[in-house]
Amino acid sequence: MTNNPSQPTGPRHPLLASLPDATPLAEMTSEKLDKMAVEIRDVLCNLLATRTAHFASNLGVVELCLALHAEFDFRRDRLIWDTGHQIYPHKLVTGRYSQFETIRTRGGLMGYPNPAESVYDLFMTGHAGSSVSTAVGLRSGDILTGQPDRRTVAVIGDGAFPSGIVFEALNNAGASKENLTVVLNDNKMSICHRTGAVASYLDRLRNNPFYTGLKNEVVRLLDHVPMFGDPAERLLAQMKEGVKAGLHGGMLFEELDIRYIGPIDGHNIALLRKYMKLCQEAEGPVLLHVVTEKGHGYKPAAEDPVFFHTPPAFEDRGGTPVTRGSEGRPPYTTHARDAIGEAMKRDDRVTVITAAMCQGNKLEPVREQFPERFFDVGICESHAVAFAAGQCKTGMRPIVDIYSTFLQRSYDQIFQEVVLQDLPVVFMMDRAGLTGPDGPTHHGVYDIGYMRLFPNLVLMAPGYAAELPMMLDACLEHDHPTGIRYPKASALEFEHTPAPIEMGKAEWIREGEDGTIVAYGAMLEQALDAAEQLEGELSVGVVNARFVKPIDHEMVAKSMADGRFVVTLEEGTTVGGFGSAFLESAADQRLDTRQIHRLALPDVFVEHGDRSDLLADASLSADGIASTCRNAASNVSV
Ligand SMILES: Cc1ncc(C[n+]2csc(CCOP(=O)(O)OP(=O)(O)O)c2C)c(N)n1
Ligand SMILES: CC(=O)[C@@H](O)[C@H](O)COP(=O)(O)O
Ligand SMILES: [Mg+2]
Repeated sequence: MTNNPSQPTGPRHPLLASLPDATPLAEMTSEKLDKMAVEIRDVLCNLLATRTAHFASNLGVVELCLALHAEFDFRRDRLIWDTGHQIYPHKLVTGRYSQFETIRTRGGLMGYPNPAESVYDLFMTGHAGSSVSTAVGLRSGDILTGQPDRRTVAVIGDGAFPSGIVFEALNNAGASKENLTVVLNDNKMSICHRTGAVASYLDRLRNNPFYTGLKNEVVRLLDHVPMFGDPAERLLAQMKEGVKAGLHGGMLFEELDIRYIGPIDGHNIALLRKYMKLCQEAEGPVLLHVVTEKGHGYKPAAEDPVFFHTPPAFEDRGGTPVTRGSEGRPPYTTHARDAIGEAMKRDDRVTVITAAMCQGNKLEPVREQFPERFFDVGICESHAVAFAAGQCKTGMRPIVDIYSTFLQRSYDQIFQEVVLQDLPVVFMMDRAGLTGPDGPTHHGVYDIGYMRLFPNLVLMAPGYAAELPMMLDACLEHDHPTGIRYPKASALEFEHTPAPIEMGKAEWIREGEDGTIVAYGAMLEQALDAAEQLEGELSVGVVNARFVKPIDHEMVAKSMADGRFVVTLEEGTTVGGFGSAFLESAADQRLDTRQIHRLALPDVFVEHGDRSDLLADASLSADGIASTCRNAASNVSV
């Protein structure tokens, strides 16, 4: 299989092209579905020649997806793909083949399930772990509304499976005794290698004789062990029951009244179909353990599923993937990672905690260098934060390195375990801003609002690369909770001597007579460009706000002095964000808030697309800022 974007996709995929939706799959033989699997993988490889997208996870679920759609009718039955990053084969067989080349581009298909696209997609998701809960809820609702014939399936990966919410859902499902199929897609991988005790448990299940084919042999041997007799025989009998239960595997689930089936080969469509039927016949909740290979069908991806989770666009040259070199300034993530590494080198109280995002946060070198102070707790953000609080209480200085959008999962732990205790946990909020093609599930645009509510917490954002390590050092010296936000973007590097970080103090970059642009975080780059663009027309100052909590009240007053207009900038929602904090400060100081113009993301869910296009839509480009300044200047002078 190669990926050559110049070839038209249509004629190459006759089976996919002929599908109006998934209904014809029910009538197809497993051999025909095997042929469709080849087409699907070809489409996936073609896509990756053009853009970054989720790849290895999708390659791994092709057969599972086809078997599910062949045995269920998900126009009525309910299907939830946990997280949703492995939704591509599902999109291809549910009437979206002809639009597929638009995926993850502006106005095109989303890279995640989207109910606006298809009746086959029930929830717009992108965060891991909720599928079993929503499935239990769907089942309950279908019964309450008199539709018990609608069957419900949740497909969840082994990476997402250890999330606390999954066990909350299983707790509920086992007690409810309602019919439900949970397919555990076990490919031994999260984005990185999976971690934790559940991972080890799944490893043991894979070694189960049922899967290795030895089961019948062992059961036959056990049947020759006597059940009754003297105490020694009784002990033996107890062991026999234990061993037999172990043979079935899945005792963890069986004890919760959830029938465990598997593990079975997740790349064998005929076998999968057989087990899907079995699940449909079962009474009560069933967990079907399916073993797949992440990256299946494209050797380089199967060999390196971490890189191929979301690889950059690549061209396949005779089985060798060749990516285009990405040159340019390093992203904030790299600076953050380096700063974390330096801090850990200097101070052995410093630890770093990730909730399964080691690769995204580029933490691999830190993991190698400080294995005993690096903690990947799995996709368990609320645990990550409470765990950090616990470490902190002992005198350690944990850094929670986390995507802004995923931090939302731990809101109550931020409140109760960290800020209420006034513990000096450092939150490094990566992807704080627009995440581009991932879209609304992943844009980290709420953290300013949801974090600045809390007392004790100091919140900051670097405007340029050199500032990030300075900020981290300041956080680690501060004996209270702190947070630093930065976007998925290359960090500004410019000729400038940074002012020392002083808690709650902004940095003035340039003075201006007519107005002031006050940028919170990475928007400083656009602010400087806009001010330069306006030179000769308007004299505009630029402030690097640095802090939203506490906001620099003196800076607020100074930026508005003598009737200057102010334009505030932030890569976050307009509701409750930096501009709001600025307005509050100005109002509290009885300043004329009519001078203030806020540029922020609108109060809608921003779609997926290129970050710079999406920013421009909100006037958060140099052009947009400059024209806002012109309008502001004309208002001020009226
Ligand atoms: C709450 C949350 N945290 C982190 C992520 C980032 N993330 C996306 S996919 C993934 C790995 C999921 O592993 P698994 O469920 O096994 O699926 P696989 O990629 O192996 O198919 C992670 C950590 C997320 N989407 N949601
Ligand atoms: C599905 C998911 O949540 C991740 O795979 C995410 O898309 C990664 O985002 P980055 O590519 O920004 O690391
Ligand atoms: Mg997995």
